[in-house]
Amino acid sequence: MTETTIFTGFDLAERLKQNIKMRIDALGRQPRCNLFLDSRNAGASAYAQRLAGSAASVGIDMVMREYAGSAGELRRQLQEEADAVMTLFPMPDFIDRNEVAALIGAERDVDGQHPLNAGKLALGIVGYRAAATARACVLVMSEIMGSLKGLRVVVVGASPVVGRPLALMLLEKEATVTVCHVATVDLASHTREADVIISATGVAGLIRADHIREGAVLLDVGIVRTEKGLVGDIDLDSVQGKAAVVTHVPDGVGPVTTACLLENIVAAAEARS
Ligand SMILES: Nc1nc(=O)c2c([nH]1)NC[C@@H]1CN(c3ccc(C(=O)N[C@@H](CCC(=O)O)C(=O)O)cc3)C=[N+]21
Repeated sequence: MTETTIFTGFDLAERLKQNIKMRIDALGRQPRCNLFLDSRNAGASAYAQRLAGSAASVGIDMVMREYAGSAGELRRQLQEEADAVMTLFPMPDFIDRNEVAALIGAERDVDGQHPLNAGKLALGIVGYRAAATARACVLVMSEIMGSLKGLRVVVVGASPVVGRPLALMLLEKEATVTVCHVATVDLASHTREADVIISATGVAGLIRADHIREGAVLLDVGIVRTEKGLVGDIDLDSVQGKAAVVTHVPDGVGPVTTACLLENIVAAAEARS
């Protein structure tokens, strides 16, 4: 039996926000980010609400917009003046996400979705703008465990905003990384070997006690809206007493993700002034 610590991210997020405020003071003007979303999606609207609130608290002008209904109109929206442009998944299917990234440009990209930023991350070249959610996972892991060197980490999910960039960032930290995804055969045989499991699939309760080894650290980056409210990928009740640490949904990695995105917005504004 292991005593399980439930991790919440407010302290870490608050420290990041203090630093963001100082950088905005030094910048001497209000950074602006245009945020586009499909508010019918639960994950996207939860994130956008949090982003709007925390942006206001540090002095970032966050302009929230629904995606336009046609490609022509969306192209025009994406080119409106701003330091940063954030386009939340899911995106409308009438436009290609590579075209969206190209219209935004690497300098205004704050979620690591431009091929130049993604490519620099893949090659280990410094100075890239990386996906906020993936960055938040690395910060939370470092906060909990210190060095990640040599740790066996299993990432569940291979999305462009979490799984893929995260796997590359963990390699940079010298972890041994396994990426599992929808076609993985016998998920538990992989996750049971892990010191750390990060799950980002959006399948509620996917990870249970029989998926983990005693004393594992679990990061939950899933967001599912159920009749009981927002829940994550990890079945908290099941892993209690076996995991060493598990992040809570909501209020675990989420607040840190928001702070990381604000940090990326400030970096985009700094690079421009
Ligand atoms: N380009 C892009 N990048 C993303 O990173 C991205 C995306 N598209 N599309 C949507 C998903 C979803 N996502 C969330 C991030 C934080 C919270 C978050 O902060 N949640 C709060 C709870 C919010 C609430 O209670 O309403 C928490 O966990 O504490 C939620 C969802 C990022 N996504």
